Amino acid sequence: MNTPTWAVELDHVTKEFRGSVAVRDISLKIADGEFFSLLGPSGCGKTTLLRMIAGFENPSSGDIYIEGVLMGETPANRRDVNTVFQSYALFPHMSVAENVAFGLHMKNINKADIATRVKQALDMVQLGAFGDRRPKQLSGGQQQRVALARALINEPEVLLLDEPLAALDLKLRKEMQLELKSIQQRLGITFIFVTHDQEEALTMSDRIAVMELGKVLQVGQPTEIYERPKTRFVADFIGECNFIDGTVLAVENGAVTLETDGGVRVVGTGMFPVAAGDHAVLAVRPEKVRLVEGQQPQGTNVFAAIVERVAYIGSDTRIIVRLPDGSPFDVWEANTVSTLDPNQYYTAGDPVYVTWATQNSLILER
Ligand SMILES: Nc1ncnc2c1ncn2[C@@H]1O[C@H](COP(=O)(O)OP(=O)(O)OP(=O)(O)O)[C@@H](O)[C@H]1O
Repeated sequence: MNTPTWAVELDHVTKEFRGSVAVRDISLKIADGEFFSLLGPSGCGKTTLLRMIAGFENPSSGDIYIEGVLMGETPANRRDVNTVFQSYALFPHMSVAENVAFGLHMKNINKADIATRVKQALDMVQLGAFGDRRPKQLSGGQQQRVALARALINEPEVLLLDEPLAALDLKLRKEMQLELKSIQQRLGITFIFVTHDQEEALTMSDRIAVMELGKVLQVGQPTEIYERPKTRFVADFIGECNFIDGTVLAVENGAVTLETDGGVRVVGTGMFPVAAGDHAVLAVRPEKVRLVEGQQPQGTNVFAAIVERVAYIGSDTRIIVRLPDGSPFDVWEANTVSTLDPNQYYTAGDPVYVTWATQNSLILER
């Protein structure tokens, strides 16, 4: 039987810098052709992990395999990976084509082959007509594409990208997200992409590893990470979330009833194993909550509340209400009907009911 080969495999990898642990016992398997993101707040160890895969740092303990081969202390230039950084690091005195060709000149490849490959790489990033320009004659997005072409021309098995879009403005970043994804799909190269932008990770990735304090908290497809976060940190870091703390009263057919300190009862889906008496938290996303005016709706998870603030943001309206215990609660309503009538929206002081379906809320470890 063949053992499957992973593009990159991390086996209990730890990195310490003078006594402080930057990466803590991480094991991960990244498949060939996968778009895999490392997502987490600043300082959680994403870049350190990427630098160890690239060979710029060695693990303090644990092993890294690339295409099934143990890397040990193999230097960066002997690994079948290339890295694209946030700062494009282009040579300003060279033309775009010379920048892209640079790595091939170092490998003593003949001039005709280099010219062909440079053209292919620039066409791939839609800069075929820009080969003679200097980097400073290009926009930020175009410069980042040159950096990408320069990495892709080496035809690496694995491309490591460290916040490559962070310096671009929002609109350009969104365009580049789609473009990067389509290049990755076309070439079938494994991408390992570092970002602290959760929307970026959700948009582009096949799978995401969410990190905190040097550890991987959860690995999964974007839908799993968003819809079935395993911890409060993951739920909070990915998107917006309302949390209600309480003590477990009952667990029945996967539905968990929590009681808050104020005696209010809420019911959620129990992904996380809990028993009566445990402390836990109910998590519900703002877009999964409904506001009802007038008569009190029937059923579980219904609370009287007062509208505090209303923000119209075009695609939806974001409403903050106060629950009877004084805690704020976020509700997002999609603006599915086109209207200029301000009366369609809530105003501060309106009495409302907040409600959500049990299956749309999760019980998590507190
Ligand atoms: N060369 C180094 N020497 C000492 N400490 C380091 C070194 N490199 C990183 N660290 C520390 O390791 C931890 C993880 O840093 P790392 O750069 O990997 O985080 P990150 O998640 O990539 O953050 P950011 O998003 O801000 O780049 C941080 O506490 C950082 O200060």
